[in-house]
Amino acid sequence: MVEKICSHIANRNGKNYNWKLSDFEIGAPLGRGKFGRVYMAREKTTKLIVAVKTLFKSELVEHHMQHQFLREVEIQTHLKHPNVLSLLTYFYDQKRIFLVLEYAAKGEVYTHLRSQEKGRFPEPRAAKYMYQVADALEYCHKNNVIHRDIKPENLLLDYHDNIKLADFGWSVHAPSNKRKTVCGTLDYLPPEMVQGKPYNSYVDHWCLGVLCYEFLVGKPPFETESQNATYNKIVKVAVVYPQFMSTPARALISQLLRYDPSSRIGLDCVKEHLWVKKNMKLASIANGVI
Ligand SMILES: Nc1ncnc2c1ncn2[C@@H]1O[C@H](COP(=O)(O)OP(=O)(O)OP(=O)(O)O)[C@@H](O)[C@H]1O
Repeated sequence: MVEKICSHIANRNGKNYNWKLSDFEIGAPLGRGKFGRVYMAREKTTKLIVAVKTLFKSELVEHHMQHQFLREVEIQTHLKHPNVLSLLTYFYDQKRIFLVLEYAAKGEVYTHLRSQEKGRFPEPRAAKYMYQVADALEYCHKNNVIHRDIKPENLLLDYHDNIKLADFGWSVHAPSNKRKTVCGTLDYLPPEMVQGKPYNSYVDHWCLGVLCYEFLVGKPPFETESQNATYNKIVKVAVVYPQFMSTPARALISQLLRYDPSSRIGLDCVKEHLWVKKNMKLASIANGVI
């Protein structure tokens, strides 16, 4: 399905087809972000479902977001991976910009996590997501893109419960130079970023550790009432593992949450990690149940 719509759109893009709103039937709203609304839509020729995000040019300009937005579009257009949300095409009229995105039927991982009875995922489900996020990030890093804003709100799920990494609003092309900008949610920020030091793609490895912890515990490891206290916990890497978390899961998280960026384990090692492999198997056995 996705391949069909991708190739149809890519084919027209290749022919410099000028997409317009009337090429789509616009359906139910899917959500609302800071700058736009997202609707379910159907491409009229193929009848396939996509998501259309509409943004007002004036709002982007008013908030000085046009450069960040263009970067997001530029980055996402070039990334093609099964666990990265595809930006299929875009077009605009006088007032609005329309992004045509791959449709993620099950919405945000965040919503699923919060709706769990205990507020956390069983280990097989967490491991499956960890594998897919690690795979998506490995691909991004190979293409010199650092995501910098990994969190459950930015992970969408398709109909088959597969991760679609979204929201490249904070991501950067990182050809060689290390950058020094603080952004993202404090809970997920690595020590080098909260301390305003230069950083590299290993920031995403740290976020993956925070993500795994939040999947398994229901809240991020450095969460506190105050920003100051969170800062202190982050720079001390003060992680408390609850009793119910298995030893191999702790091992994986502690290998990602390292103060020294270069001592965080590689994304290939995350995918090959014993805990991930064992639980991926369990997840596939329970396919459709979890
Ligand atoms: N491709 C998609 N498929 C299905 N639902 C989507 C898709 N893209 C976005 N949504 C839904 O629409 C909501 C708004 O998305 P949007 O990207 O505008 O904002 P956001 O990323 O949540 O917030 P922000 O504007 O702060 O980055 C999302 O929370 C999600 O639930």
